[in-house]
Amino acid sequence: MRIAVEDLVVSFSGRAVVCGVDVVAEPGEIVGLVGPNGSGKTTVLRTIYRHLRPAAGRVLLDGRDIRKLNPSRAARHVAALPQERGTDFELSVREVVAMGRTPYKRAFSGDDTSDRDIIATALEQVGMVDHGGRPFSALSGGERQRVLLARALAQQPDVLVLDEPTNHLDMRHQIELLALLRAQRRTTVITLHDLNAAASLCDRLHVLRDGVVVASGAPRVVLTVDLLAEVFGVHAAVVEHPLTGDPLIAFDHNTPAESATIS
Ligand SMILES: Nc1ncnc2c1ncn2[C@@H]1O[C@H](COP(=O)(O)OP(=O)(O)OP(=O)(O)O)[C@@H](O)[C@H]1O
Repeated sequence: MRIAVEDLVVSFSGRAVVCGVDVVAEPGEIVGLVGPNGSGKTTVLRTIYRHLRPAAGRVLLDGRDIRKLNPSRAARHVAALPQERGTDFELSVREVVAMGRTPYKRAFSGDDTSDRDIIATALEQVGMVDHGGRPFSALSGGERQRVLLARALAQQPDVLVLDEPTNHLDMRHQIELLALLRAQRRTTVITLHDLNAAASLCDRLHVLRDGVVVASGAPRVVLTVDLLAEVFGVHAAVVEHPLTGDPLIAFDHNTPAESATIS
């Protein structure tokens, strides 16, 4: 499915924090939102998964305004991994993942064989298949993250909305998560602070600053030395990754951008 955010404005207490943002993810495309803290990335994602109501503009799912779909229909199409990840579920890992099947059920109906297979596959995909019986609240931050991703996958959505899914994950699990998302080839809108991960994963990036998209396009077009200095305030070189050929940002951890000479 195609998701289109059109001329989106979101305000809190009369202050617009997202101002006229357009984002399109074509079917199967992975689109990244990147930008400094507070630039509006999470706010755009929350509007896509209907947690926030836009002050203006709209979100279209295959041309239909997402706010006009009923909640369970919307949840069959769009699954989210939000940034605030509940830790207080008094549920087992398997029960948390089973919540992903809720949009497909009538009230009080249990899991059938197909649900159980889907839940097992989702746990397998995130490497948590041996942890199904553990209490969710007893997991580490990274393990919780993977279980909540499994819940989103169990929802079998057409569109995945992922807010910083690599947070808390060790390097191996970050790489596995990126590989899993690539293999899914679902329409995906994702925020990532790790610009190298974004460059490797995303087909297209939108760079936000102060609630406005200031650059859009393929990672190798967007992630320039000048943009990194101007928008992110960092001094860096952009080279070709020796193994993958992706753009690789080599950050200068010693020199803030404003005191560096940008060539
Ligand atoms: N519920 C809210 N009430 C008031 N202001 C909010 C609320 N949520 C977000 N904001 C403000 O909106 C702006 C954008 O926040 P948002 O979380 O979308 O940024 P972000 O780009 O995702 O940031 P980060 O990289 O830190 O996660 C910030 O100034 C933030 O303080």
